[in-house]
Amino acid sequence: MTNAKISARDVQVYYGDTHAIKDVNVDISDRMVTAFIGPSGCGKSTFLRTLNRMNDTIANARVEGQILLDGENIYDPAVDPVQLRAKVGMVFQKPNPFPKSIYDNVAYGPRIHGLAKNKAELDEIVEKALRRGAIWNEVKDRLHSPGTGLSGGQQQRLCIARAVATEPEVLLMDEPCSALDPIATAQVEELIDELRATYSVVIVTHSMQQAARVSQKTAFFHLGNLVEFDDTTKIFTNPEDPRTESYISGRIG
Ligand SMILES: Nc1ncnc2c1ncn2[C@@H]1O[C@H](COP(=O)(O)OP(=O)(O)OP(=O)(O)O)[C@@H](O)[C@H]1O
Repeated sequence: MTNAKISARDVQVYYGDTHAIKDVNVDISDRMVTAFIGPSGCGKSTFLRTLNRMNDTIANARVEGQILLDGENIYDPAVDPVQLRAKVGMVFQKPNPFPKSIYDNVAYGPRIHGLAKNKAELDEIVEKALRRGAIWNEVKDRLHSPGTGLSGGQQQRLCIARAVATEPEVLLMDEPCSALDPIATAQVEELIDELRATYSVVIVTHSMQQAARVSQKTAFFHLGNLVEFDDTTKIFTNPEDPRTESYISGRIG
């Protein structure tokens, strides 16, 4: 497939003796939202974490195969995982702002990666990221208040702003709305739709409605296998595999 931002080639993940991801091959497009769906424990989060080497931080996890980002294998020993994660950012299930000010949460990545020459440039980066996170108007008058003092939905948008502040190319989101109420969920979903103009976005979700609303491509996982990957409309209206059909019609999962 052309236009792949990320290509997974023969990817396996093991936790000790548990074979959690089995021989996954997939091409993830640029400037599109790709949803990972499937029953609990099927390996969605595990596979998502292979895309920016977050499994490196899990003691007994072992990844085999290749993940190519613009054609370069991110598991090459020459790749620095910290630099990689600036390019492939991540937003987690539970909003996790640092115990710092709103400003310092967003400035953290740009500071460690030396993206600003001076305070004025850093201010500009922080404002741009907060605008992209669709939270600027709510926080512009209290940038030096703690990030942890925001509401759950605001904290999650702050975390998205923090993730985009390093100008990533890919944004990974692991159930980003599961701790949010319906209004905050709608705001984050709207934001995801805007972000795809700039980034390749990959979202793990338990909600099929959410996958249908926000994604253009959907991957259905089952027992560690990538069963089916196709246009979201096709997956939800006319899937090829009976396991996908069972899941979307609520018979498994
Ligand atoms: N740190 C770990 N150590 C050992 N096994 C793990 C670890 N993390 C996940 N697993 C196992 O790997 C498999 C896939 O888990 P994973 O969390 O990726 O699934 P998931 O589809 O994201 O599930 P959920 O929807 O419930 O979050 C499961 O069998 C799980 O028990």
